[in-house]
Amino acid sequence: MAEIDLPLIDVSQFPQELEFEGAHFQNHPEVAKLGEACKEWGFFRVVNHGIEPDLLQKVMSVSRDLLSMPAEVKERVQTYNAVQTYNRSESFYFLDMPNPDLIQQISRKIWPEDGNSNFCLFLSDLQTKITKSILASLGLDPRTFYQCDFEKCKATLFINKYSCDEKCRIGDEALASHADPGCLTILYNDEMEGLEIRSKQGEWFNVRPAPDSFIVNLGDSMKAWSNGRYRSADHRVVYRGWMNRISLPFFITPPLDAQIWAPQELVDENNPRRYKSFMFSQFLNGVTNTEAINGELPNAIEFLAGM
Ligand SMILES: O=C(O)CCC(=O)C(=O)O
Ligand SMILES: [Fe+2]
Repeated sequence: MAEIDLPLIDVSQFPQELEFEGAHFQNHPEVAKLGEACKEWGFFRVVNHGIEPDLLQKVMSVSRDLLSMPAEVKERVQTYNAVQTYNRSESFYFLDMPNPDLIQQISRKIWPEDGNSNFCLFLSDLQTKITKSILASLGLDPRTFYQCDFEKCKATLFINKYSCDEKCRIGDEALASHADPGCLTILYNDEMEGLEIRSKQGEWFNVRPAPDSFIVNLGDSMKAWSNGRYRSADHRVVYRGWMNRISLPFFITPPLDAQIWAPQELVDENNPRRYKSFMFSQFLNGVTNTEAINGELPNAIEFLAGM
């Protein structure tokens, strides 16, 4: 299996004014690098993100604690009862995560002695920075377009645990190939290998783990919003000989009633409009109603465009 070091994006290099001023940052070296990564891979790794390694370790240990708690405690902290999709072993879902009251409420239920860690608030700020930089890389005014189409996005933190017993074989899929439906996913995981992503040419690459960094990938909504300029790459998790693997994706998704429609600025003679306008909930229904074919979910956006 070919290995890949994802393109590295140094968040501390993004121009600070980018968050506040108009659209003149497309040629800034780090912004341009980000645009290239979104176009080629739809995946990149962020470093110098400002979240302390100690906090990351704490979040990981707290997640392990949560996973080992009795079922009744787990039920109490669940904020959202999603259907178990794919074949991951166990997942927790915390919806509306940048909400400070909710963070406190959940953390008090699980760790009454030990305050909350602000992890989701940090992730939420990081998300804003990355999304605005993506908008800048498309040559758009980050402030205006963020306010218009991204500010109302929802965030959901998942805690995923993949387990493997003696029946597992190396190379088995622990999470089937899929593209994320939302805008952006910020993923933190332990150092177990297993995440694979599909290149433009259709070849699978094993993503080499790197401590203290986050993997970011664009979802189908961002692909559609960018009028197909940026990728939403298929990815999957395969067993690589571990007993357990823990990952924490922070999903940024449009509100269910959001209408996804690429801005006119991204449509021209060379880039004709590729997708019809659609409501995010309608798109999600398309995804969930779609039967897996040969163990793979069809690229949901292409499916929708054909409707
Ligand atoms: O566990 C991982 O590394 C990836 C998780 C993922 O792709 C997902 O939950 O959508
Ligand atoms: Fe995913």
